[in-house]
Amino acid sequence: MAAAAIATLSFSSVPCKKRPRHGASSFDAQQFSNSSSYCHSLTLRPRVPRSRAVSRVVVAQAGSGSYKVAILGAAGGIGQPLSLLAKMSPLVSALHLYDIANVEPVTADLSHCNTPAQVAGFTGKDALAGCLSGADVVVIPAGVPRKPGMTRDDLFSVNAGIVRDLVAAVADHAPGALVHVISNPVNSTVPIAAEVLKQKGAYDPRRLFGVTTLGVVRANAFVAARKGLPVAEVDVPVVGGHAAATILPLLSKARPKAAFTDEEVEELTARIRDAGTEVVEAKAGAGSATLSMAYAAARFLEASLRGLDGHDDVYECTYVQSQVVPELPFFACRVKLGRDGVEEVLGSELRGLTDYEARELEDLKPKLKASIDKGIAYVQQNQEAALN
Ligand SMILES: NC(=O)c1ccc[n+]([C@@H]2O[C@H](COP(=O)([O-])OP(=O)(O)OC[C@H]3O[C@@H](n4cnc5c(N)ncnc54)[C@H](O)[C@@H]3O)[C@@H](O)[C@H]2O)c1
Ligand SMILES: O=C(O)C[C@H](O)C(=O)O
Repeated sequence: MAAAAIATLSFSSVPCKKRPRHGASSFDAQQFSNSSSYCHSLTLRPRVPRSRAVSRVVVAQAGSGSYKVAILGAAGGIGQPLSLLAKMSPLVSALHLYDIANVEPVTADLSHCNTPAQVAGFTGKDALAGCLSGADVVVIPAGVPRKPGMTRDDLFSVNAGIVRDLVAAVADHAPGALVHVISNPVNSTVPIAAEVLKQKGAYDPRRLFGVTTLGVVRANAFVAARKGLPVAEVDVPVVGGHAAATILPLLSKARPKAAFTDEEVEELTARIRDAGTEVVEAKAGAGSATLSMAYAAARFLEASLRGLDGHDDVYECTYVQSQVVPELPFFACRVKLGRDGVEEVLGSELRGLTDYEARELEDLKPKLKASIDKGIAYVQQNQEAALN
């Protein structure tokens, strides 16, 4: 295998020798597991084992590590910091930034960072083909964010059409790409994306993801703080969907194993579910989570790229087509990521739930189902309207 310069971003501060079994899959610099130092959050320099610090060259564990990533909505609140984090990834060789406005200055600015990814900017519908052509992963944070008092579903009327049109372009110009949908309401925009891809004959359920990583990131942070645990060692699966009560952290499955009182479970669950609203209210009309979301999206991007690159240890919670809950065609749970996207949907964490978790799971089913159906109906009805 050819030697490759590897600058590894760390999105956790897992002590390299002590990663959780199914832990944060991507940014914990595991090829440097002989390092005794802690992997600090999001290092800005190449992470190298001390013994190799002079040459800064290590042998890659898998693959060639060279992928093209397109970000649609790249000039927005999430898009900009996400683009920066993607520019820092050693697995990204080309970074295509698309937005309907303001993409030029972002591209000029980012292209001055001395990391390998080549940055190019694209704006206007006619530029989408060039932006998407050959993309391995397309990340979509395009769309409007919430203001105080709104639910995520209130964004449907604007964002449904944005996601539909962008995914149609992905089907035309990057049909084999992994598609990461960030735009809310994720519970509905992912089914919208699936329907559009189906209509275009480009649907592969292994390649379509709703990005729910922010729920996991928050759950890990809040549980670590509450229990006094090293944050990078904490791994809480968050299942269901990405809105209010459809967000279900499985605290009984958290690692390391921790004891929670009933009150703690209820408080933590409520905090994790309401965390998006907490940020929306703090921003007081100026949008929703952007920095933590960019961090979460970059973690999920890096996980996907490591999967594409042939690493065999990549697990993340994400909202995908699945049968783990038979009445819900889309459900967020832990999946194994590989060379073709989802390699396996792991439903095992839904077994042996506490009474509280089992009740909450039952409670979320009709809510999530309604959001899924709304997304599917949107595409089907618009298709019928277009034919009539
Ligand atoms: N999945 C999650 O966990 C999560 C977390 C936070 C925010 N979000 C969602 O992400 C979306 C974006 O949030 P934000 O804070 O970045 O908003 P923002 O308004 O700051 O940025 C959105 C960007 O999308 C662009 N855009 C709009 N229509 C477009 C189109 N047709 N093609 C390309 N670009 C287009 C805008 O020009 C803007 O630059 C919102 O829907 C928000 O609710 C999701
Ligand atoms: O809360 C929002 O509207 C944005 C996002 O879904 C979040 O969880 O922060």
